[in-house]
Amino acid sequence: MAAHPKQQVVPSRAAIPSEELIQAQAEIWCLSSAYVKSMALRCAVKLGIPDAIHRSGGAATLPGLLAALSIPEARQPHLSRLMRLLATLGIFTEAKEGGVVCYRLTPASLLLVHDAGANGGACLSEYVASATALSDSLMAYLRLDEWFRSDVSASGGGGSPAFVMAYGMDYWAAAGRDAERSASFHELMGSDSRLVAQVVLRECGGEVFGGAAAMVDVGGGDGTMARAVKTAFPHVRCSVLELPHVVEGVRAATGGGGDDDDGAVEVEFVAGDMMDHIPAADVVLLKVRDVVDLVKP
Ligand SMILES: C[S@@+](CC[C@H](N)C(=O)[O-])C[C@H]1O[C@@H](n2cnc3c(N)ncnc32)[C@H](O)[C@@H]1O
Repeated sequence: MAAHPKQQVVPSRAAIPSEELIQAQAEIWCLSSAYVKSMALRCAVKLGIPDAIHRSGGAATLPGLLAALSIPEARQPHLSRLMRLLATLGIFTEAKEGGVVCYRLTPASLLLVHDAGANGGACLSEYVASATALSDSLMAYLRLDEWFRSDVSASGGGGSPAFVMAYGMDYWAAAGRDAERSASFHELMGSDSRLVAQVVLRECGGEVFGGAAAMVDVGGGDGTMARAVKTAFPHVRCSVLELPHVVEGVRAATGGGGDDDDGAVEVEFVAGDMMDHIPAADVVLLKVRDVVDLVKP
């Protein structure tokens, strides 16, 4: 005989202590307004706050920031609110030093500084400030519920599901039809790759690449990772497997075979689909955000 499911007790608000109810209300407000955090970060980048703090030696007071950013008087009282929010998010630190509030960079905001000497060229500001990346995500995620209600096969196959729902094609197909979108995406990913390359080479460079003769970066974008590996380990033959439109874009930008424009760092570009073929190599690198999305059902 089938067991009866346990009788469910429907939770009632009346049974929840007032303190918990108010806490729950705050959590809902925080979650539904969470975009304020990313907009505040974007605003700080667009105002140039990380660069301004960096230029003033890694620490700045509020009057110092107001002067450096040329904020009009009418808006000045609001900057401290923005800075306080970002300090609570760990983007800056806020502390009284010698009786005045002082803001300092954290490891997170150091990655938003444009000075290559400060962060080895791994500046993520363009990604944070990119209107295209923002509107692509917004357009897609605003309709996530619709995607759940829809038949995925009817809405276009692989790729980020929410993007497919909004645009009727996956991101890579959209990028293939729009050279500007594709170039801007790869520029943004390139800055991210500069950071990841530093960490990968520092943490496991010799162990992985020291004894390797060939490496292929699968879905390797504009070749930033491959070039970093080649620079650190010149004996490794480095290639990048990418979709044909990406390889075409790189070739057009470099005016040739896709190798570095000064010819010093030679990286071979192979046009193809990773689902069909991956060139043989001792090391296969896969730095993609959404491996699951890449794999077609
Ligand atoms: C998130 S991006 C990462 C790019 C690069 N690895 C980086 O981190 O800067 C994913 C890359 O995979 C490529 N890609 C997507 N589907 C692919 C496929 N089927 N075959 C080869 N490359 C693909 C895209 O063109 C894109 O450049």
